[in-house]
Amino acid sequence: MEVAIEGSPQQVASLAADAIENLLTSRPDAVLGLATGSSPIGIYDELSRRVAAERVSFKGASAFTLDEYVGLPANHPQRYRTVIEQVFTRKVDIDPSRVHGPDGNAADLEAACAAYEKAIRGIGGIDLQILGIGTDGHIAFNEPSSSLGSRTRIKTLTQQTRLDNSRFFGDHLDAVPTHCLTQGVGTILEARQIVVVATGRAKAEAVHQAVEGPVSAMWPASALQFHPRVLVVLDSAAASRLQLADYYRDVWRHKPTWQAF
Ligand SMILES: N[C@@H]1[C@@H](O)[C@H](O)[C@@H](COP(=O)(O)O)O[C@@H]1O
Repeated sequence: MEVAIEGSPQQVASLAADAIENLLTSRPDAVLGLATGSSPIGIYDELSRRVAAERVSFKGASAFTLDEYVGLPANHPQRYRTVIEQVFTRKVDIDPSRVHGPDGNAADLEAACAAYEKAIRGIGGIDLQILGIGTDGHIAFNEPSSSLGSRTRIKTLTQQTRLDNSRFFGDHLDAVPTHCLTQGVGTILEARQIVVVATGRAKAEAVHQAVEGPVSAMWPASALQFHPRVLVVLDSAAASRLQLADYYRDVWRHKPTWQAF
């Protein structure tokens, strides 16, 4: 795991955007894994600026989102399908027909999960997955106690996650769905490259557990320790609980150019 500690959320976004730009430069038809939540917004804004400046293009790229609420009507603004369109895909030059997400309104939700796994496998897997992290260490919607080998499936959201996300539903907890479809931890670990972004003190404990804690289903993000190519990009607040923060800063400062992520 590589840990980059930046001075500001803008720098976090810019460094994470660099990883995506580098990938698209070498592989214009890359398959991206997109995350919702507030953490990646800065990356998406930065990437849309780079598209406008013709520095990067998503014309040949495809994308898969991580998760979706169950049962939100098609026109609901918090449906992740809609959110990702608003915050990212409509701002860049990606072909909308190449942006995929699990169908939280399917009549047969289990079949929708299986179809999603098949679609990811069919395209040859995800080249680069962008991830945020929940305050309880969840990735996508893999809540604490999720199987570390799990695949795309139906999950029940914890009270903590519903509380955290109620800010997107006018602070009405009751409006936050109770269930979701989410890529599993095992699905996420198959991405060839993973970029995790976290900012703010509220994420500091989850980041510490993910990077330095024992691997445990109680902190699903800790399973990322098994992945050979993870970059964790943090601001100083999110890094404030890391025991080896000085070491990570040192490693990053003296990173040989051949060792580019
Ligand atoms: N399902 C999403 C996750 O993909 C996201 O990473 C996380 C953190 O969200 P935020 O970035 O808004 O803190 O929680 C949400 O519930």
